[in-house]
Amino acid sequence: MSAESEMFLIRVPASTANLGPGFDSIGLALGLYLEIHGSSSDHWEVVPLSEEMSVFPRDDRNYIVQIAKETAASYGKELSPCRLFVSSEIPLARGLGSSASAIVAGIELANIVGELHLSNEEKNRHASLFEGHPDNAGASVYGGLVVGLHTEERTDVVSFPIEGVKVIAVIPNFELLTEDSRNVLPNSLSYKDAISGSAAANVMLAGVLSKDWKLVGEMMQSDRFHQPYRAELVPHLALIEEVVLNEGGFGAALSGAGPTVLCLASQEKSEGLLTGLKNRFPEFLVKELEIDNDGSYTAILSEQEKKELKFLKS
Ligand SMILES: Nc1ncnc2c1ncn2[C@@H]1O[C@H](COP(=O)(O)OP(=O)(O)OP(=O)(O)O)[C@@H](O)[C@H]1O
Ligand SMILES: N[C@@H](CCO)C(=O)O
Repeated sequence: MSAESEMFLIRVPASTANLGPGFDSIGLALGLYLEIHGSSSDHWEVVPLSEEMSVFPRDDRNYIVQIAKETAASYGKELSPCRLFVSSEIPLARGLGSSASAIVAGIELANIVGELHLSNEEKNRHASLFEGHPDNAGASVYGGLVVGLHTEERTDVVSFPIEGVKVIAVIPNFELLTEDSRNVLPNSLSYKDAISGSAAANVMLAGVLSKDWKLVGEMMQSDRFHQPYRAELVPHLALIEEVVLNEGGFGAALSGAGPTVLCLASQEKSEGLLTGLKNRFPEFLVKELEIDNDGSYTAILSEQEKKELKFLKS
């Protein structure tokens, strides 16, 4: 990034991880966004533009800046300070990939300010190393549905655009930190459960590729890797599965580490399912979400686009 007065926009989608048996491997990007409007400054400053962002540090201790600095440093670069206006529609600690979106935003920040020219593969490798798994990170980078394997040595991800299915999220009014939700998982699994869970993930993916959403929904509810162990942390999951079944939806699964539950339905059944879930869980936020097939996005704004930014006028 060259000119002093230039302003850039970074936009990163939310994500839902696992879809049941795709634990730590499958993710889907969703139409809720973390946005950063940034420009050069004489010091690091993070200006929250949304309530959720006001809880985080407003200087270079902010996680996004930390990720950016660490990413740039891995290429031997030091980033010039920026003023960052940050807004996010992604609820925190709800299993919709808020931390992954912050990580990907930090990598995009390093990329544009440090002029790193990173490929999506390189962005996803860094993001997966920070996250520890490629599901949320890969979905936020690539968009669509991603299937990945992340090890110390390499990160492999394949992404597919997804059309023709409706997504409804049931977002509880309480937080569940990924760390707490991972702490209840077993250190090992029986051979039988591992084979069954792996096969369920394979059939689910085959269902996605053949657009057999009824099969996808059935496999979403055939997880062996994490949902059985997390059940007591998210007692609403079994109840939501019942409503989905009764309303003719395809299926439901814990969104990432929870507590959000992700439901899939056809166009025809989505309205009825939305109403049924809202009536059954009046204390939760129940909303239809778009699927994001584009992934993270960075652009330099034109002077006209800058002029239209209301927060710069206030
Ligand atoms: N938009 C953000 N800006 C700055 N830091 C963030 C942001 N989102 C997440 N973080 C950092 O990541 C940490 C974990 O994020 P969060 O509270 O969302 O929990 P989580 O378990 O990762 O939730 P999720 O299921 O949404 O990933 C936060 O404590 C904060 O340090
Ligand atoms: N696959 C991770 C996703 C965390 O967002 C988990 O379920 O813990």
